Amino acid sequence: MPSTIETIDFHGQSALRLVTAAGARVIVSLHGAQVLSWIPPGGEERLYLSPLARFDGSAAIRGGVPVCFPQFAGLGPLPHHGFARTAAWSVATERSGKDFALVTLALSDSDATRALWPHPFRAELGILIEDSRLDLELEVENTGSERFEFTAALHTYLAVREVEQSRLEGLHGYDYRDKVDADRIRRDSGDVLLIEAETDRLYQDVKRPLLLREYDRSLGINADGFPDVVVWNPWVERSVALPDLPANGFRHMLCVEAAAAHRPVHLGAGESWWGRQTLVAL
Ligand SMILES: O=P(O)(O)OC[C@H]1O[C@@H](O)[C@H](O)[C@@H](O)[C@@H]1O
Repeated sequence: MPSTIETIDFHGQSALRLVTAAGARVIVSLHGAQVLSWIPPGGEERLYLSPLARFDGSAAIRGGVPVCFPQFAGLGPLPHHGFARTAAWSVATERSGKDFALVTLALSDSDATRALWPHPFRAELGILIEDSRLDLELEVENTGSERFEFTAALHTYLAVREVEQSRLEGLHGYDYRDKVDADRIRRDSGDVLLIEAETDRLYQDVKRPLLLREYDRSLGINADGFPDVVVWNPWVERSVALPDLPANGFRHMLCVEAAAAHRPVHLGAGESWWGRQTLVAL
């Protein structure tokens, strides 16, 4: 059976479903260019999508891989995490072969984006599945005549069986800004990161691939172009403040985000930048 790409309705949103001959699957919504499901061959969902996520277009969808652009979190005057995650993207390319399926979604400036951020741009998100691997590549081009700067992230919600039993390896020795401790800069000194309380950290200039281990499965996480890693889990109290996350939702998710946030990316007229996050199911 060949790999396929088809348009589907997903909770009322127009989406694409990619399926490879080996049985890997992805669903990506055109609202926000948001990957909402990734199932590698073997049949286990690896992304967390909140059962209370809102799909009416009024807000970002809680889960999957929101695209944060042109602002990460509250690092500027724009809406939290920018406007890309709530914008309508369009399909730029679709390609599939025996072993892979690839789509590219695109977003350009419009009256609505220029009202918030007065810069001409074109952003593309490439989504590629091949074997047990998912590659997400964000490219941003400055199509105007003046320099601009931005911050960005692929805000990946990983599905975990029990977050307390998960171990994230690879961050040892890196500095991070700790949002749950008044933005203090700390150095990670443990061999593994265990999630045992609210966690909201921006690790800077991470050079190593990461490994998320659970009892019976692991996930390799790599980034190119994105220098930073954000690790976020809202834990018990913060979850209550999020109407689109169930009370026990925090237990089944861990955000490990590829980010360019510590230092903004600067783009001159005609220049472009790209960053990629790769997940490998092990
Ligand atoms: O609720 P939002 O806007 O999707 O943001 C979720 C979280 O996103 C993370 O990336 C931030 O580090 C957190 O501070 C934030 O709470």
